[in-house]
Amino acid sequence: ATTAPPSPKPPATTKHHQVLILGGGVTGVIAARTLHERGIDDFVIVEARNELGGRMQTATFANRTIEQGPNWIQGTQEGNGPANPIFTLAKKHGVKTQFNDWFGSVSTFDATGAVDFLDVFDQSGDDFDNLTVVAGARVDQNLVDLSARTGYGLLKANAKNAHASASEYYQFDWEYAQTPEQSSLIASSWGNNFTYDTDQGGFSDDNQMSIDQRGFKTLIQQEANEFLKPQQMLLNSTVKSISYSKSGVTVTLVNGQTLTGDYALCTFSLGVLQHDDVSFKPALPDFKQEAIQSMVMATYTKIFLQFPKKFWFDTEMAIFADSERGRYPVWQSLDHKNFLPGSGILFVTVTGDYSVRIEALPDKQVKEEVMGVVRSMFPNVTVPEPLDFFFPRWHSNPLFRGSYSNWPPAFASQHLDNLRANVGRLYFAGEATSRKYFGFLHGAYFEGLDIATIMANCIKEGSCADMEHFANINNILPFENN
Ligand SMILES: Cc1cc2nc3c(=O)[nH]c(=O)nc-3n(C[C@H](O)[C@H](O)[C@H](O)COP(=O)(O)OP(=O)(O)OC[C@H]3O[C@@H](n4cnc5c(N)ncnc54)[C@H](O)[C@@H]3O)c2cc1C
Repeated sequence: ATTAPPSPKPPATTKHHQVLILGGGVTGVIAARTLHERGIDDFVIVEARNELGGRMQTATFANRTIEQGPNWIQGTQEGNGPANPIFTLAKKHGVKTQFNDWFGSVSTFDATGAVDFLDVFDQSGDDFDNLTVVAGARVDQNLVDLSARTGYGLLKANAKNAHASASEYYQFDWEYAQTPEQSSLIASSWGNNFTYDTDQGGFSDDNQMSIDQRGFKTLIQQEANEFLKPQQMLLNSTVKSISYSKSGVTVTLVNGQTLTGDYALCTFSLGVLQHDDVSFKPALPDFKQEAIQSMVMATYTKIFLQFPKKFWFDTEMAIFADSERGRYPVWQSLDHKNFLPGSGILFVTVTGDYSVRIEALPDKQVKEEVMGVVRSMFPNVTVPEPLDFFFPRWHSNPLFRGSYSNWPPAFASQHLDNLRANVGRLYFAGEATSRKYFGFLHGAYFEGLDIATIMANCIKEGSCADMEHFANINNILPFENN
């Protein structure tokens, strides 16, 4: 018998850098800029896709550029108050945005067609505000977190019919991409206030929608163009494994190439970390794994329809109240004088478990369901078949595994510290590690800035203490231990 000679391994090329930045979304780009500003230029951004921007992704639909991912600058700036840094970047790079009147330009529908329940909708806005007050009082009194549903219950504000449920959904799930049952009362309220409430350090209560036909991503790609050199960027490069220690980090790509770094910053989404799409050697410590598996990667899905011409509502937004909560509830007209007039584009958003449900269905079935809803919203219109139909599948995408993080009731403050903490020379940052702004673009921005600053202080000044973490998180017990 003959034995085949050992097959020659592909030539292993190893490149060394001071810092490896893993992922080229907002976090990675802002981290790179921060290092550059501190005089550290021996870094490389390793990114699986063929462009920077991460979740800031466009598609061409109905001959227009539409946003598959983030679309809004949430909270802008009031007077000389603090500015959302995404707003600042949008202005700097001339990204075209438009105020989107989420609460003042809304039509309401149910299965019988157009029905005015704006009074119920307004009440749901007051209920949400009251929820944040209840949450703030709990913080002041050092009381445990609860679910947002419990908060609504304590306020006697639980929705009692389809109109109220759809209105509550619009106030809550449409933002957090999960239900009040699944969400922390305190973190949801804080998340809202730190962004939107100027009394709490927030930016403003405005939402500016990008309608720039170069794409919303232009703001981060142009920013990168200002300082990033071609050799500092490795696109089309998917990371397979990360080995880390107290002396350095080695990264192996799926093509077999290895990269070494004195330090590395992992900015992959929480979903990617949860899903073991990338392996860590040694396995991440228990405190880190518990934190990763305890925060939630939620999903938010925009479903786009193109029609020959507009036949729908003249407001910017519409709510559809189905008997099933969360079934095709939030509608937006892009064929509107403020957005993309003449485009024939209407889109509907679903979130959370409903997003996961439709991702598992063929497009055709989802389209039929959505068209059933459109026809029930407009019983007196002969609704034509859409010319085109599209929705992205964020939950199944191995580079994201969802849309953005949401803070569940069982996630403690120390879990956030643990999610954020370094392990040896490997650091972590992303929207999910932001205590104040998780889920948002500006959360990604601030984390890129803050963690890269910690790394730069370590590299430049030798101040390299481990970030705070908790080996065990105790005393949030359902049972007394006696
Ligand atoms: C549908 C949707 C709607 C949203 N709406 C808004 C909004 O309106 N306003 C708002 O402020 N925020 C919104 N967000 C959230 C916002 O997009 C995120 O907070 C932000 O983009 C996260 O940036 P990041 O750099 O932390 O992560 P990412 O953008 O996920 O960057 C991580 C990068 O790592 C890469 N990567 C992953 N795995 C690997 C691998 N194995 N090897 C190499 N590279 C890898 C990815 O390709 C990605 O480029 C939305 C997100 C989605 C998906």
